Amino acid sequence: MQTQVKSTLELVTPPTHYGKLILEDGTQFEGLSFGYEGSTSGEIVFSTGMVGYPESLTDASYTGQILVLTYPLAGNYGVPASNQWEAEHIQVKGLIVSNYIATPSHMQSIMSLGDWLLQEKIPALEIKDTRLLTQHIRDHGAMLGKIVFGQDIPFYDPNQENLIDQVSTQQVTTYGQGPKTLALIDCGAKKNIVRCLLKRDIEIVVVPWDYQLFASDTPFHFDGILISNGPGNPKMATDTIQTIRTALEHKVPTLGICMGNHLLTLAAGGNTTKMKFGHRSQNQPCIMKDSQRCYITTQNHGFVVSDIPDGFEPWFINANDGSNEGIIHSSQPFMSVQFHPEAAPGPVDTEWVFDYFLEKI
Ligand SMILES: NC(=O)CC[C@H](N)C(=O)O
Repeated sequence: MQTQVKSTLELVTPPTHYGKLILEDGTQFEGLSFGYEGSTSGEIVFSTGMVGYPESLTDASYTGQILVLTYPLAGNYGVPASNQWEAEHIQVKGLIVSNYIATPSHMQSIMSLGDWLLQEKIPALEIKDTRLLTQHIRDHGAMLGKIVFGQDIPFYDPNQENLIDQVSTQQVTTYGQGPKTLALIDCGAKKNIVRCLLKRDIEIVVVPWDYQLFASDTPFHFDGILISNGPGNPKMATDTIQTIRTALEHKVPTLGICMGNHLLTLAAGGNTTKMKFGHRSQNQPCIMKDSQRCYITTQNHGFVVSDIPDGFEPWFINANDGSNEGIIHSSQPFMSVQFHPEAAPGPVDTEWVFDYFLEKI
């Protein structure tokens, strides 16, 4: 245990509060709390990214999940102001790290990671052996987990619920201006999607996941559709799938990002399945079809396209495991990517996907 030296040279031992991380298969880890001391449960997932905990914690695609960071230091650069977050609040249900750094140093930091977690009532444990935990999830596959302080609580499986309905906006909001209008279906959209679009001379109308874009009284015209990222099982978003089906019939240019990749696939007659343990990091290599180009991408997904719909072909393939990383129609302007062209966190190498799509509108 660390001790702090007061100016009087009196040695003070900080208070210690331990919690337990308990996995569905009975595996347990004990850890020192550095967030809110309340029990929580969800699906346990790991990210091998080296940076970007403020962006990841506020990514709505993590809704219902307890996030394990494999990079061994967390908290050392603090927390920036909310205009750099991907949602208004932390979205993960809990956080597990190896070493929590309570003394942040960064010019943009406004508070420590621990204070932020406390403020937002998110439990967090420092378990030290995140390597063993991650190897366990990789070997045994995705599983449920819970962080417990004192009294035990039941496991909770977020993939049985329509999480998109919980995180999508409830209203229609317009951003930016330009000669064309893009309807952005918000399934839990990271804020950096709108920030990227605002740089590109286009009007953006953000709508809820179940908005009837093709109703006879839709009060605005749109030239293209972007389907955002989002949490949980894509098959729960039946209303969005129906809207995309209509968009394809009307030949409206459509781009999907992550969850949007799954929903475009399902709307077009393909299929998605759950991966053994998903891709979450900022260094996933994706090879573009008909090229030797390999892009280093940001990812956060547990489901994957397992059947490419008719008329589409694979656009990108993951160079690590050969899984699909996007689809593109062979003659129509319909396309989607499994990775995040908006990055946040991570490399901006694939931001060109927005330009490529907007040229088709
Ligand atoms: N980032 C996302 O859009 C994630 C999509 C989906 N919830 C998955 O885990 O695969």
